[in-house]
Amino acid sequence: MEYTIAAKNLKLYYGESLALKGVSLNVEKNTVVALIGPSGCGKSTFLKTLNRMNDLVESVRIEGEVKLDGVNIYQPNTDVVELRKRVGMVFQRPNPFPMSIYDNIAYGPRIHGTNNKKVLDELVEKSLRGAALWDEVKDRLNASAMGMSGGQQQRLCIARLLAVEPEVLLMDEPCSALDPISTMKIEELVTELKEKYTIVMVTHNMQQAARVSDYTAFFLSGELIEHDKTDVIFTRPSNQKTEDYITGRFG
Ligand SMILES: Nc1ncnc2c1ncn2[C@@H]1O[C@H](COP(=O)(O)OP(=O)(O)OP(=O)(O)O)[C@@H](O)[C@H]1O
Repeated sequence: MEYTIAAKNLKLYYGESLALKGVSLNVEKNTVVALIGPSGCGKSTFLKTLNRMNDLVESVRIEGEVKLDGVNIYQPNTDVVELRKRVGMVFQRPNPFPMSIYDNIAYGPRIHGTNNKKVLDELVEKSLRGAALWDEVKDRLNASAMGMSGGQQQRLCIARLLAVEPEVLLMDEPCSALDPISTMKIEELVTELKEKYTIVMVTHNMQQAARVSDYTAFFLSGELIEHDKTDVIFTRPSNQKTEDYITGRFG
């Protein structure tokens, strides 16, 4: 089977410090994988290796490989802009651009060369529908995105990714700044989005991992300790460390 993402023996150094100690993880197409583990174990670092966001950090050195649809994204001729279009990312705090709702969504397509108004209008609607936001904002597309609620802003950030037609969505604790209702909406959205996209999500919330993910990967001190179907991880993990973590014995 060819996986959408296949990380193999991935090591990442921040200067002298080894933050990922040879992580191998395969992700199937149209699944949601949750990355769990205590603070500082390397979840965000690993997530960011999947679209080379760590390239932006000075002192980072990476060994091993990450294949996207069978092609190593760390090979020298990789077009990183194109990669980040295929593998989009949302962050803990929603970060809409200080412009209108419409322009937030149209921004990416415009950069990638789409300027036709009709095409953009369609893309904006499709992306907002895809992020379950259209009905809430369709009458105020020209209003500033900064006036939206936090939960709406996070869905706008997801819509912004969808507008450039990605394959993979990376989410770094996307609900950590949101109230329970907005969190539930994002969780429902994630479940809908996996029909079309492959999703890797960092979460500190184990109930959330259990609710939305198909697979769960447990990280500890830069190592991937265990990766399995989510119900297996939460009911009968094979590794004692996983069991200790999910039962709250540490972390
Ligand atoms: N830019 C950086 N420069 C140096 N060290 C870093 C940098 N970013 C992360 N680290 C270190 O790498 C290790 C892994 O951090 P990372 O943020 O990936 O963990 P995490 O599991 O996502 O944590 P959290 O759940 O708290 O977000 C930590 O020891 C952290 O201090």
